[in-house]
Amino acid sequence: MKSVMRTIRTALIQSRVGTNRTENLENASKLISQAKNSGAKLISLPECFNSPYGTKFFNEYAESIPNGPTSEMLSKAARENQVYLVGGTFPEIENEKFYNTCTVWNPEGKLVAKYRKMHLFDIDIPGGITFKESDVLFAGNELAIFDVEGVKVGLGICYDLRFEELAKLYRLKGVEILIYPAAFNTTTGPMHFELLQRSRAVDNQVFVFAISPARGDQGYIAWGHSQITSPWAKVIAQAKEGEEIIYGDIDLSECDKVRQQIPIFHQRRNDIYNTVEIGAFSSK
Ligand SMILES: NC(=O)CC(=O)C(=O)O
Repeated sequence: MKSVMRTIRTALIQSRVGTNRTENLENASKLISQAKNSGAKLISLPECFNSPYGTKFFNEYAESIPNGPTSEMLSKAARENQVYLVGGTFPEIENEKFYNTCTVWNPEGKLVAKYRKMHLFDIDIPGGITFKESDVLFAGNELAIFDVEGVKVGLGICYDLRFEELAKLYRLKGVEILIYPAAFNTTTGPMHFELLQRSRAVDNQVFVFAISPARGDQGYIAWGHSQITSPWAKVIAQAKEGEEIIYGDIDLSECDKVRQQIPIFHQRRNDIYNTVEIGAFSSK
């Protein structure tokens, strides 16, 4: 079968994040326009782009969705720039519970997907990093898929990148791009960030985008190194540590090619192992 070229210009915005929510939103809004002016149609922001990342901040910065300053900025920016906008993540409050949530907005400014971090970041590496999101946050239970001009895109957040079954579930639902807003840190980032993205890409024959905040110098230090990875597991673009926008002209026919040439999804032995049950699903 001949594959037809299907391209989308994408931008990953590795924005600087401070303690002032209004400044964070204004900065993100400016960078979204800049990405749009460089031709991007699908633009993504980082995890916790409107607040510092840390359990003590979730309560203070939490907003309801879609009625809050962050949702309003994202909706307006998507509409004014006529782009699909993956609004990184910000702390959400609903029924007195907090979530780490990603929202997606279409070129009309409409909310088309909402995803709550499913695997909470609870780790303890002595001499490295100890973090316990579950002290404050609740985990989401639903996948989220949205459509960009006929291409299915699935969402995860940061620690979710470590869970192959989640990525495989998306792949089995027809996803060709997986997007993870992801603030890795300076302990696990150098060991695992690139490796995990390339692993999810090659295992599932999908494009993988991961978007970090720029590296700060206080509190939780984000690793940076936002990255676009092809379904062949090639790194198409990678940021350094500071504020930066990286771009990729994504040719979706690469998914068709790798899936035809290395047909692992027809070769799986589900008579022997079946690690993924089709589970909860929501498009919004
Ligand atoms: N911050 C996260 O959710 C994940 C992370 O930093 C890691 O897995 O390491």
